Amino acid sequence: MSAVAFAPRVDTAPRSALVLLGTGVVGRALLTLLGTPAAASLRLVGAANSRRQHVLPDGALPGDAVEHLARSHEGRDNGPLLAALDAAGATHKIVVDATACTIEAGRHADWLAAGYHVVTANKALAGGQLAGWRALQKALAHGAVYGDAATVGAGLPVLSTLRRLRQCGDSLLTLEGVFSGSLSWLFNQYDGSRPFSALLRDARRLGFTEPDPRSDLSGEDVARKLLIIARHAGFALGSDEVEVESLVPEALRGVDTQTFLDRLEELDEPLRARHAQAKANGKRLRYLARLNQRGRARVGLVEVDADHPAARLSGTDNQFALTTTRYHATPLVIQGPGAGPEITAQALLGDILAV
Ligand SMILES: NC(=O)C1=CN([C@@H]2O[C@H](COP(=O)(O)OP(=O)(O)OC[C@H]3O[C@@H](n4cnc5c(N)ncnc54)[C@H](OP(=O)(O)O)[C@@H]3O)[C@@H](O)[C@H]2O)C=CC1
Ligand SMILES: N[C@@H](CC=O)C(=O)O
Repeated sequence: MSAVAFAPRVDTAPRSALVLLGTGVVGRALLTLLGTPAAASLRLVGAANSRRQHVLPDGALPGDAVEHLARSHEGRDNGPLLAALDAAGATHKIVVDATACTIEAGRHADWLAAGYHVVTANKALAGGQLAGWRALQKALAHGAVYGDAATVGAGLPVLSTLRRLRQCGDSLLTLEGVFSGSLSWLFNQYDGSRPFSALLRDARRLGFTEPDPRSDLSGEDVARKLLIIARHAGFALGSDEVEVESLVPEALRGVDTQTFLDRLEELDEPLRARHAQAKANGKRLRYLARLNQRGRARVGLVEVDADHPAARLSGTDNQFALTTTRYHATPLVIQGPGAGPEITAQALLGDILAV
């Protein structure tokens, strides 16, 4: 692993002050990037996980935040973190959400309305209930910035491209592709030789899955990304308007996360059978998302031909094929790695610096 160059300490008022919610795989990767020269204009003033938080002393290094947090006795309350942002004297105050928590996502609109910028990897607001999306749009009228690049394609330039096309008067007609890094990785690898559950354990260890991998396997995470893109494109789709195929067996849907992880082998037989059927048909399995021109949305497992664009992906590749009024003969395709702590953290850092 290469050495990380730490940014020089900044003793004057920083251009941007940040608090970080979530110190899991993405949050920790961001803390590493905050210690590099690219982040020299930023000051981290506080950090939190689900159980505790800590307002960092002046001059604390981002890389030490997890240790400060581990020693902290402060329970969770966003008040002191926001107060630390106010006290930093920075030009910009930024809340970074690297959790998957629906409750924190539900606060984004209030923070924006109060003048805090929000940079998020958490998709639960923009990709959740339509009312939440509408509250977000209303809050954005106050002028604060919502950095959302990490919510789709782990930072691939999907939302920025869509905004640019719309600014030019172009409109999205249809959307199709592979929107999950973990499901892409799983089905790119799965050939029946290793149990699906073993591959899933690897995907989790590599930081590709959601905190509860059922969010990926149920299609919920893919549906959220589809909703985020569709809503950016002007389709006012409710979360109940996406047809979702879940790969989680009925018996594993209601159990707690640890029980699910203990019983992963129950995924193996149904997926082995689906794979064998696809193979007998000369096809490959891919988990696809589709939105048609009438706004009909579906995410699910599809048998595709070997020459289908999704059959030629590798690793955690995502693929977004956008057909628009001006890209209509062939779609505009955005493709590349779509999960992983480092690229997701970089998407967050890019949005922070863009503020
Ligand atoms: N992994 C990836 O490749 C990508 C992830 N994302 C998104 O990034 C987010 C984080 O994912 P990831 O890092 O993998 O998940 P992890 O499970 O590794 O980390 C989640 C972190 O959030 C913390 N947390 C949960 N609730 C709260 C809360 N209310 N306040 C403060 N912290 C809280 C957890 O605390 P504790 O440690 O106490 O459990 C944990 O530190 C998710 O929304 C995910 O969808 C987006 C793109 C790609
Ligand atoms: N769990 C997600 C991570 C990125 O959003 C995925 O697999 O795509």
